[in-house]
Amino acid sequence: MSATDGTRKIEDDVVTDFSEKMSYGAYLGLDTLLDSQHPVSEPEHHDELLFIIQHQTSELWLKLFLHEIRAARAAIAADDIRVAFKRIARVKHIQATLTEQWSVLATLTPAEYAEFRGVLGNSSGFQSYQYRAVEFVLGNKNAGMLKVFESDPSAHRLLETLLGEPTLYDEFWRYLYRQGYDVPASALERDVSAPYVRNDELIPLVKAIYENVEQHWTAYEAFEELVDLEESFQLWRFRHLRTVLRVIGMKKGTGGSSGGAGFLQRALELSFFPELFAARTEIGT
Ligand code: HEM
Ligand SMILES: N[C@@H](CC(=O)c1ccccc1NC=O)C(=O)O
Repeated sequence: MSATDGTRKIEDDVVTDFSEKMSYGAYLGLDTLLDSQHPVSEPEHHDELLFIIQHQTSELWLKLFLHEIRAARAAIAADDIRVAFKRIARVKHIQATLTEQWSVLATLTPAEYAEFRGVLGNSSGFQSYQYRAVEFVLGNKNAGMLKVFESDPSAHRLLETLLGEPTLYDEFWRYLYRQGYDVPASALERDVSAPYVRNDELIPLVKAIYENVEQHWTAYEAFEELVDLEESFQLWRFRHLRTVLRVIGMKKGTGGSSGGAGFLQRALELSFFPELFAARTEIGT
């Protein structure tokens, strides 16, 4: 009962026999999950476990990110904007977690990483299909990325499907159109499998909404949710770039790209929702 002996009493009702009942570990599949870390360095490098777990936890969060962002897109398509807002709220917290998580990996010194980097061969985060899937749903479509997944049919199928589907942003413009907004046909009829390019015809509409929020609270809120999403995504990209620079400097990536020297730097120039930012230049003018 008391904590004076340094223990907490295990109450009589606490269930302890799991021979016939579903336990914590069984429900969560911990036997598989915790048996999925296989360092390849020999002798095993102390820090390879960190490297593996950092990526595995990122992939788990990416799985939820994709689940939620696809659900948000479906909600917008069904005119359920409030449900979409709720889904996006969760996504933003996932993004914050993913971004903060870089601090753990940043404790890896350049020399430690160099000691086992060789065993990674040509594997690279560039080959993360879940990351690519999230990018596709958010609008950074790039058919060329599918080539990397030719030897992984289910990943390839998923990306092919997402490539051909409207993005979150495409669905958003369609929603605004259904709500009676004057959305130009060019935004409603674009080839959804093509990379998104800024459509200047949208800017007057975005500007009008931002300048008259009192009449357009829902549209305004949706814009701001998207701006938050993009900003959070850029923070993740930025911290990836900074971690890469900190750990491997300007070395070429194991995936074959120029790495932090150019390839990852250029990712920061990509925008999912360019008109939402471009309109800001025009506001008040
Ligand atoms: C020491 C740690 C890391 C280093 C040195 C590193 C380095 C790199 C490099 C150089 C690239 C460019 C592709 C290439 O040529 O390989 C890349 C891409 C990528 N990495 Fe990492 N990375 C690290 C950790 C991570 C982690 C923890 C994740 C989490 C999933 C991750 C996800 C990605 C993704 C998704 C890409 C593709 C980015 C894009 O297409 O814009 N990386 N990484
Ligand atoms: N591209 C990294 C290697 C790397 O980080 C990596 C290797 C295997 C699995 C995931 C990785 N993470 C991100 O790219 C490098 O060039 O060192």
